[in-house]
Amino acid sequence: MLNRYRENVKGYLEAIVKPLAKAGVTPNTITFIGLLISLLGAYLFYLQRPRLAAVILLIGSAIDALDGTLARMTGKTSRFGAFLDSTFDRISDGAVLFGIALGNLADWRLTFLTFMGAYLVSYERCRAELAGSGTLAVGIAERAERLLILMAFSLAGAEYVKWGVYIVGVLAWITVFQRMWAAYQRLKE
Ligand SMILES: CC(C)CCC[C@@H](C)CCC[C@@H](C)CCC[C@@H](C)CCOC[C@@H](COP(=O)(O)OP(=O)(O)OC[C@H]1O[C@@H](n2ccc(N)nc2=O)[C@H](O)[C@@H]1O)OCC[C@H](C)CCC[C@H](C)CCC[C@H](C)CCCC(C)C
Ligand SMILES: O=P([O-])([O-])O[C@@H]1[C@@H](O)[C@H](O)[C@@H](O)[C@H](O)[C@@H]1O
Ligand SMILES: [Mg+2]
Ligand SMILES: [Mg+2]
Repeated sequence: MLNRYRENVKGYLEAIVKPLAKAGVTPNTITFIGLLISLLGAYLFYLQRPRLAAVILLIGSAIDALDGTLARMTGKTSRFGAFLDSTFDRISDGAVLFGIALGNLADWRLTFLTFMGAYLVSYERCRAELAGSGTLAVGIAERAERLLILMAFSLAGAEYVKWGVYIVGVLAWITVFQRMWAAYQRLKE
């Protein structure tokens, strides 16, 4: 859903990446830096610092928007870069939930179910697109929505993080079935 606002932030993102492009920074370098920052956010959840974690995670997520912007602006988009971007998103998503569980900010069993739902949403899109569905960026809890909900509840304080995890879990599983239906509609023989 939020991806429809991509155009609205494009100008801001391009203004940020312009000096990076001039400095010759590569998109993959930005992708790697974004992952490192997101992993720092995950570690801050483990340390039970959810407010700081949310801010760091927002910066890491914003940087996830910068790598593709830089790639497109400089004509340096690549198949491996696309692979790296998506793969690092999974590592970041898993690390954040792992940090939350290890930091006892939410029940680890319910956090695992949220983890499963989030990964399934992304896997379904990848597998359906491989099968020829066309872009399957559908559902109420794509990655941007999941991250923003988690950040919002984390900013509210440690005792609210679990509600963010559980709400993201429910919405992610709804998205799992939305994407399953969309894939069926598009792929049925
Ligand atoms: C350094 C920072 C401090 C700069 C800050 C800038 C911000 C102020 C600007 C706005 C922030 C916003 C964009 C980030 C928030 C969104 C985030 C929570 C959700 C994650 O969004 C992901 C992001 C990028 O998605 P992708 O990685 O899939 O897309 P791209 O990277 O663009 O393209 C991939 C594509 O590129 C090629 N490629 C990539 C890498 C590489 N190495 N090589 C390559 O070739 C290849 O082709 C790949 O396939 O999505 C961005 C759009 C987003 C969905 C828009 C959301 C708008 C939202 C309403 C903004 C609200 C944010 C607000 C500040 C929230 C505050 C409150 C909160 C804390 C509760
Ligand atoms: O929204 P979602 O499908 O859960 O997750 C998305 C992946 O499916 C996609 O491969 C990737 O490029 C996006 O950055 C995002 O990670
Ligand atoms: Mg990106
Ligand atoms: Mg990404």
